[in-house]
Amino acid sequence: MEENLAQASSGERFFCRKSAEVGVTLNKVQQQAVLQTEGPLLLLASPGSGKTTTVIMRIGYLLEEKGVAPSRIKAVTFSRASATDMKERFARFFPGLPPVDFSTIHSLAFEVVRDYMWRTGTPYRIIEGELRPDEEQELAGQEQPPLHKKMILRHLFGNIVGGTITEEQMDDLTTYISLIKNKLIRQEEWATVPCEVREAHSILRAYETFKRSGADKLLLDYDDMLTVAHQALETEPFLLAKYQCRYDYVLTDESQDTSAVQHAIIEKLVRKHRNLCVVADDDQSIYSWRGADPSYLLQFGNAYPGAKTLFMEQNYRSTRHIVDTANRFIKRNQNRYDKNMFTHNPEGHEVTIRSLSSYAFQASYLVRAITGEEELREIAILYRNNSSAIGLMNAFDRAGIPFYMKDADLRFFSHWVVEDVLNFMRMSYTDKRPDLLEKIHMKLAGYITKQQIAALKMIGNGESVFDNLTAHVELKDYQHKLLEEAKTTFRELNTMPPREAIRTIRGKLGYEKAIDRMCERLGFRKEYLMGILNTLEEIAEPLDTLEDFAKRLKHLETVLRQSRARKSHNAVTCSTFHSSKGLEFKRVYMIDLIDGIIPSSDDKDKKGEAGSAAMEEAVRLFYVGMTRARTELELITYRERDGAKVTESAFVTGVRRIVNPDAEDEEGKAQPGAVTRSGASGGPRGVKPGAASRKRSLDDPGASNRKRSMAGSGSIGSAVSVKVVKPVAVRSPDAIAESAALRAGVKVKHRKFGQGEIMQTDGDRVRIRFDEGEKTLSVRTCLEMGILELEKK
Ligand SMILES: Nc1ncnc2c1ncn2[C@@H]1O[C@H](COP(=O)(O)OP(=O)(O)OP(=O)(O)O)[C@@H](O)[C@H]1O
Repeated sequence: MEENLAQASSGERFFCRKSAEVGVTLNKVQQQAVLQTEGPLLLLASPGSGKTTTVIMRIGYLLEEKGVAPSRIKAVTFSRASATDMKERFARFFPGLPPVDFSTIHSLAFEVVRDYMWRTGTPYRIIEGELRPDEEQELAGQEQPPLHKKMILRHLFGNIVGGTITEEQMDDLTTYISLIKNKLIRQEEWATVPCEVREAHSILRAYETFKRSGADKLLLDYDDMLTVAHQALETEPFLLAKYQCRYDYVLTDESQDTSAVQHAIIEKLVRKHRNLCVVADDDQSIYSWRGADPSYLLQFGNAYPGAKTLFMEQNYRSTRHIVDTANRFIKRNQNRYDKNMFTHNPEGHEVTIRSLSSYAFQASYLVRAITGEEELREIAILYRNNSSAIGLMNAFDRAGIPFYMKDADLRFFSHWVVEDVLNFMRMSYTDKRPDLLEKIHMKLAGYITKQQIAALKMIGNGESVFDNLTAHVELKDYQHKLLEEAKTTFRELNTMPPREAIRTIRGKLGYEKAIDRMCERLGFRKEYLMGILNTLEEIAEPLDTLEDFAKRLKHLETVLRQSRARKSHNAVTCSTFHSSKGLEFKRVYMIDLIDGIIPSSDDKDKKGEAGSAAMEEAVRLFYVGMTRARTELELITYRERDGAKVTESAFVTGVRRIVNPDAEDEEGKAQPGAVTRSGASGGPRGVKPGAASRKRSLDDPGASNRKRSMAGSGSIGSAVSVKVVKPVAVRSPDAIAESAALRAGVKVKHRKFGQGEIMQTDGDRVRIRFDEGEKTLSVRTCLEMGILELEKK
């Protein structure tokens, strides 16, 4: 009792002092979390609920009020970046105090491993680290695999499956291995864990053997750090005692993404004193595909009987509309702690749902929505897959909008599909190079075998490869006609605009059929490969020549590389949902919200328990995206992509139903270009908006998402009211709407490029001379977006 009182008063003093010093007054639950220093504590923190603030205050309290030495406290962070972030924040809050030990679980595990290896006299070597693509290429040619994880796996794949492992297969394989290690799955069960790579379990078995016996030292990868540390703490009582005695207070952050082996290490570490604070949000667990185990949190009391659980539900980040909508959205999941995120922040803008008629308008819509904004660092565009980034950056680069690509994936530009397309194009300049044909011979209509290529290479008369094949190499009957046609098509290809050229490669030259065959034979994901081809077409669309296309690809690669360095610049952030965790922006656009992307086709293909777990994780991922926005959140979907109909994401439909539960049936049909906005508590209760005013057809995807008049407002249920608005189109009444008006000699005004004169129109392309030079634009886009006006005389 006395101790409690003393603690309360020391707590009060501490909170008052810190409130004056750093200007943050902790709320009641946050204060409890700070004061509850002894015994196990599960701190369930909603997004933006100030968990980092609380964690830092808790550590400060232990040091300043309880007199704990900094070296007795261990804070385990999710990544090195969050360790740095915490250190910095801690230094700001407690400038006079020495730092405590903030580091990742891997770094803790590595310490244990080092210790263990030293004690047992085992020489070892770490086999991870970034390899440049050229380094990888170079090393790949060697007979013995260099002692690097990827190179060893590449080598084993070649031996066991045959052929060369692709980048995606390497990703799949390393994820599979991580999952197995992190979940501590026994070898007998490896074959039951699904992996897209054939014989993954056999490769893993060979990999484990190689690491133990393939070199003069024991080889360890990052996953091994965890399993070996876990094993060492299990079998070496001396080591266990040493680490158990090292810390009196342990704290783990982002614990929803902690895996079974990581939990097991922490359990061992705190077994004696049980002073463990686990900070987590089960609703933000998005890494179960690589071994994170959110179910552990749901059974926290089993691992730590008597543990206390606190819910930090007050969101300080976002406006009420966003918080209420996200809070209701996440409740569609079953396996979770039932939390109720709330905020005292102002109501703010409603959540916007924008349904475009086609994917083709998405990037240009974003460009228009962002052009003219000054605080670009306050804007984020979030997507499920990295593949969304390339088309986007193409559009931003053209529009001159600076962007920062978080975790930019440069591999697009060296992907074999991109290389193939460029090789097809190179063949159109000369058909006299057998070495070029050799690169694509099996991907061409007329399928030229390896033997035929070998025979061709023997000829060396410098003539057309097609002529030489027909005249000097033994061919199947059907090949003669196909190769003759290919020869003509390659010649025509050279003068085609690049988009048409890509379509010809895909169709007439047989590349898509070849991809089909490879997908069947090698288990590649067709959707993904077609996506690359579609992106290439998108890049090629406004370009005139194949040379322009090759240059543009090089340029974009450079731009992407440079964009990684723009982190602290005033630039729009483009990020996957995964990488956006922990970040916040004033305005957030979530894009490509269609069925098959989020939830992904993979999520949907899973059946039974695995299926519902995948679906719940997809919901959490969407929730992570939504909760990054401080004041403006816009969800973007569309109804057509690359000529095929697509369906909006069920999650968008879910949000729409939250926004407007009244109009479910109508909403299910998703009106073209419709804009729906959600509201939050605070509107007049019990007033239902008229169905007619709830949504509006908006086939002008450029309509401003912020300048809108309210057409109806009301409140449904107890938590969320609805405001649905009429969009005010910003399309100019003078905008050219008919293609007939686009004739050579006509003077026009472009929104961005200013005055210009039409030089030529050709199908969908219109070439215009502006002050800053000639541009070739898409007629369709100009008309649909209302970008061009007739210049007034
Ligand atoms: N009690 C409080 N009063 C006022 N502002 C607060 C309080 N607690 C936290 N904040 C503010 O809320 C914002 C979010 O806090 P913080 O970054 O600590 O959240 P978080 O929970 O770590 O976020 P997330 O996990 O979603 O990334 C910060 O600007 C912080 O200063």
